[in-house]
Amino acid sequence: MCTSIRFSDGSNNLYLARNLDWSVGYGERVVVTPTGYETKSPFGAVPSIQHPVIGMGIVEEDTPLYFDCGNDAGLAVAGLNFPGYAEYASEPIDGKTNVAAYEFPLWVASQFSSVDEVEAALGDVAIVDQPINDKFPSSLLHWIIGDASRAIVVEYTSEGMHVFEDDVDVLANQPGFGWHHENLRNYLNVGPEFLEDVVVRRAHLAAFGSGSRMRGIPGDYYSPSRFVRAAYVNAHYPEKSSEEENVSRAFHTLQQVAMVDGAAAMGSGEFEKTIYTGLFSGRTGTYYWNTYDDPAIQSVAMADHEPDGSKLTVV
Ligand SMILES: C[C@H](CCC(=O)NCCS(=O)(=O)O)[C@H]1CC[C@H]2[C@@H]3[C@H](O)C[C@@H]4C[C@H](O)CC[C@]4(C)[C@H]3C[C@H](O)[C@]12C
Repeated sequence: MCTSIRFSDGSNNLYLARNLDWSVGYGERVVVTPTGYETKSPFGAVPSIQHPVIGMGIVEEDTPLYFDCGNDAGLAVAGLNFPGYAEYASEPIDGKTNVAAYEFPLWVASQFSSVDEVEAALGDVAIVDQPINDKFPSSLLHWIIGDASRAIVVEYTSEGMHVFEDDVDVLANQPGFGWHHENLRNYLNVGPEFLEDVVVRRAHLAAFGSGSRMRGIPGDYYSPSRFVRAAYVNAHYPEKSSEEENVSRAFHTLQQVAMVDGAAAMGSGEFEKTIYTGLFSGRTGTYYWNTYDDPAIQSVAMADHEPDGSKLTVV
């Protein structure tokens, strides 16, 4: 499973972070796509790179396949599994901007500078089931797209394109965003306050300590539970000003929904774990990440890898 969050530092800078939960990695690395890179977009949705992009992904057929990424304008996107709901157009649709499912994150981050711009463009978009090659069939995903001021969620189903205002700045997996948002109404009782003593007949009962009003927040790894837990922590985290504090915020928040080996099996019988946690900082154009086996946070700044060059950089 995966979970993603968005927040800002209060000075108009975006932070968008995600956990990638799966049983194995795909050999993913940090990839920089510079403005001079010649694109190979199957239906021409990405004719050229307007904004340099940095994020986590793989390169196949000299094409960056991003799992999550951001750009120099402070716009970022992450793809999370959505099987059972996602259904792409089987062929390109006449008159639409046809975006192959695998290039959706690149389309967002290389063509636009704000969520408002992406949202306006989405009205004419068809997401097409056009795999990059036979080795990698299209993944069934939905996406969170964020900038310094807001986030949206994009779901493409048998009924076509749905764009949701993500006013809680969180995404997890199935079911759809609308369901998760409604489900938050089950948790209006929870909060960070310290509970006053309660009198029960002649007994004065005091809380054991802090956290008593958090009881009821689900602690398991199920997608609806991760959504609620991430929404709670992201909503109550105090606004922070420095880059270091915000990097710490992202990793601490996503640690709350990280998956540990052996605890939750997928349909295949393999256990899911948090393969990596990744963060895009719009403030510095830096991608931060750590992995299941190496919790030390590493980082790569887009500016250090020729954002106006012509070749993909794989770090
Ligand atoms: C498996 C990843 C999603 C993790 C997740 O959400 N798991 C949920 C588990 S569950 O169902 O809810 O149980 C997704 C996210 C991004 C995906 C990758 C990106 O879309 C980029 C390419 C796209 C190609 O079409 C397929 C390979 C691929 C390299 C994808 C492999 C895989 O589907 C990834 C890595």
